[in-house]
Parts: sequence; C-alpha cells; structure tokens
Amino acid sequence: MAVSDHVDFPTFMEGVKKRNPGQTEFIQAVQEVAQDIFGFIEDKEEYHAAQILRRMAEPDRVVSFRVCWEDDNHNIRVQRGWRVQNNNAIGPYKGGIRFHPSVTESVLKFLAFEQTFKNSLTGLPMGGGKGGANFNPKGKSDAEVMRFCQSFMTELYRHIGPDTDVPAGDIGVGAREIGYMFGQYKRITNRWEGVLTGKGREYGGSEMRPEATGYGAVYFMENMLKHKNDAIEGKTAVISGSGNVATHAAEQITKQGGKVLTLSDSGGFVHDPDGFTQEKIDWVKEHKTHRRGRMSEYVDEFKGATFHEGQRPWSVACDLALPCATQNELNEEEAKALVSNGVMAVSEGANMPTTLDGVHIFHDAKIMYGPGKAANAGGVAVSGLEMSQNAERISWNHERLGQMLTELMEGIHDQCVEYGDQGDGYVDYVKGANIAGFKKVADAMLAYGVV
Ligand SMILES: NC(=O)C1=CN([C@@H]2O[C@H](COP(=O)(O)OP(=O)(O)OC[C@H]3O[C@@H](n4cnc5c(N)ncnc54)[C@H](O)[C@@H]3O)[C@@H](O)[C@H]2O)C=CC1
Ligand SMILES: O=C(O)CCC(=O)C(=O)O
Repeated sequence: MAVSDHVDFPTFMEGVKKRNPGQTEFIQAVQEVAQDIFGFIEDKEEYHAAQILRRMAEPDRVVSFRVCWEDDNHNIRVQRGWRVQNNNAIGPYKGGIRFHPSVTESVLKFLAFEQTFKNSLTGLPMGGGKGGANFNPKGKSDAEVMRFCQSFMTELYRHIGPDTDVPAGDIGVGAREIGYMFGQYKRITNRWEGVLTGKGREYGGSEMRPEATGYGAVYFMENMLKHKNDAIEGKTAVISGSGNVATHAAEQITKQGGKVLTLSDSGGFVHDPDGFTQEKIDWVKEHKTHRRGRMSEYVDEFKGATFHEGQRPWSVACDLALPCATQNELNEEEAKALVSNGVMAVSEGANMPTTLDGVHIFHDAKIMYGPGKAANAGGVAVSGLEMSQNAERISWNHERLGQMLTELMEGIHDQCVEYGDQGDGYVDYVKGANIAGFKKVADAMLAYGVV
C-alpha cells in the first residue's frame, strides 16, 4: 500500500467542515474524537495510509425520505425521515430512532458517528447507525402517532433487517412507537424477526432493556468512583431530563443510597431538596409516559419542591451530575458552575450533552468525566443481547440480564482506563473511550482492504 501524506489534525478538520457545510453537531462530534485519535495514530502508518478516520467520518450511506400522514382533522402532513448507516465493519448497523422537531441530518450523522464508537466499546458485534424524523409526538393522539409510525416504516423497512440494520428507540420513540413500527414491519414483510430492539416483553423484547441506559450510566459512575475508592452512597446528584434515561438513572442512584435533587424537561427543572424517592420517580414515569404531562406539575403533587421555568439544573450544588436529556445541554458556564460548587463526577446518560468548551472545563478541573459514548452504552448493549435472544428464540431472565449489564459496564470502564490513564492518577475517560472504540473498528476495516 502506498505511503500517504500525513494529514495533520487541523487539515483533517478543515476537510470535514468543507464536506459537511453547516452540520455543526456532526463537526463537533468528529472533532471531539479526532483530536484523540490523531495522537494515537501518530506513529501508526497503516491507519494513515488506509485513511481510516476519514472513512469513519463519511457515513456508508444516508437515506432520506418523505413521510406523509393524515392527522385527526384529515389534514395531510409531510415530514422528513432519515436513516444514517455510518459503519458496519464489526456488525449490522445498530442505533436508535429519534422523533423530535430538532432532528436534522447533522444531528443524526453525529449520533450515528458516536454510535459506531459506543457499540464497539460494548464488545458486541454491532456497527453504528441512527435514524429519525422531524416529527413532534408531543400533543399528538395515539392514532396520529400510529399513522406516522406506519408511514415511516413503510419506507424504512426496505433499508433494515436483522443482519443489516437494527433500529431501536431514542428521544420521542418509546415502547408505543416501537410497537407501531414493529407491527408495520411484520405486516409488510410477513416476517417476525428481531429487526427492532426495545420491543414489548410480550413480543420479543428483552428484560432490562428499559432500565439499561439509565442504570448503566449510574454503574459507569459507580465504577469511576470505585476506581478512586469511593461510592455513590451518601452523595447528592443533579439529573437533567425526565424520560427513559433520566428516570432510570434517578432510580439507580436512589437504590445505591444517593439523593437525587433535580429532574427536568424542556420547560424547566424541578428542585426537590428532600430528594426524589422511588414513589416520586414512579409518579414522574407515569406522568411523562402515560399522562404525557409536564415537569412543572410535579410541584402541585409534592410539597417542598420548586420549579425553575426555562432553566437548566446545573447551578444546583451537588456531588454528582448526570445530563440525561439531549445534546449540548451543558455549556462552558454551566460546567464552571458545577466545578465551583464541588462536583466530583459527571456521567453522561445523553449523547454529547456537554459542549466542547464544557468538556475542557471538566478536563482542566480533573474531575471524573464519563462521556456518553461510554457511560450510556448500557442501553445498546442490552439491545445487542435482545438481538441474540431473538436469533436464538429464547429469553433470559431479569437477574441474568442485570448481571450481564453490570459486567458490560465494568468492561467498558476498564477499557477507558486502559487507554485513558494519564499515569498521574487522572483518567481521561474521553480519550480512553475514543481510542478503545476506534481501534476495534479500524482493525476490522484494515482487514477488509479498500472497501
Ligand atoms: N433510550 C435509550 O436507550 C438511549 C438514549 N440515549 C440518549 O439519552 C437522551 C435521552 O433519551 P431518552 O430518555 O431515551 O428520551 P425520552 O424521549 O424518553 O426523554 C427525553 C427527555 O429529554 C427532555 N428534553 C428533550 N429536549 C430537551 C431540551 N431541549 N431541554 C431539556 N430537556 C429536553 C424531554 O423532556 C425528556 O425528559 C438522548 O440524548 C438520547 O440520545 C442514549 C443511549 C440510549
Ligand atoms: O438500543 C439501541 O440500539 C439504540 C441505543 C441508542 O440509540 C444510543 O445508544 O444512543
């Protein structure tokens, strides 16, 4: 193979910006990974010569399609759907589907890129993908959501399959939406196969999948603390979001003897100084998932709590922080506030919730900082186990899956330490996750030659 010119990091990023104009989230995600990978491959000519990072930052394909549906008033609505298939070097494309008005091609490309590294870290055979639509399920009836999901799957089904691409849930896509989409896939193809994960338990879903991302993010936090001979018990935690990831993270912090002080939604955050008990968390789950209500209503139900309209929770003093809502929800100023209030550790349940400037603040302060691609990998890991169970036509019990999740998160933590230990007692978990995730995918790509 010819020896290539070594492109340096700034030149590489110039190219990424030029080829992806205006795709700020995608550029941000690539930059965060590339700065570590350039250090790692500096003396490794084979990765340069084969243009591995350049190829990883160019999705295998981006499918975009029209999603047409009829609302309850018989108006015809038109939305745009996408599936980004980023990389399948180590297994079928795998990653969630997001329904939210903020969805763009840039957002889905960043998520599919991140997913490639995350899935590699799990050690399971899964490539990276992500999909979604700029559809807002908020305020829609069940019948409207069903018609949208059916229309979305009527196009998506031809691009996916149990050995090709296996989507799952993400923001705005939970058990209800997965049910409607799986039903439509089965109806069109006349095949019952494990083409989606996060399914209901009655029809092939896995035990522990609903809990896996939030619990996993707390297990990652637990592992970071354990590495420093510390524990969650007795610590206060600030959590953003109030969806699947946030409520399960809150539940697991509480189970381990921590005190959760906040939860939030796009309207603002609730501060409950008495802590979110299991009873309160169950109320939030029911309120958000079934009544589809707002967090502001929490203070009518539980006295002593306050609602902070239009604000995010990072100014509340805490030992632990878990951003579990969405991308770029924790900026430089907010990171500074957390650090000056004495935060010890951050574990990201959401994907890329901290801006690049915010990440620098955490690094400079040398606090324990677990990036999403490592800390929230428990969800996709249990999805991988759902695929295995579906393929074997078996189902494992809650206890067994709980044990497997615990071990998977410990394994991910240990890989981060292996590649991120700075030798002075500080572990750069971002660097560790980026390099460990990169290496497996890169080596598989090298094995395939130029494809
Ligand atoms: N569901 C899963 O298994 C996984 C989810 N994630 C990530 O976790 C995050 C949350 O996802 P889920 O809990 O599944 O979604 P969800 O739809 O269950 O909940 C999303 C939560 O984020 C809040 N939110 C959305 N936009 C917001 C904004 N602009 N400001 C403040 N809050 C906002 C919503 O109110 C809601 O509480 C996302 O970043 C997602 O990509 C990561 C790994 C797996
Ligand atoms: O379970 C899955 O396949 C998707 C999980 C996901 O979208 C994520 O890890 O961000």
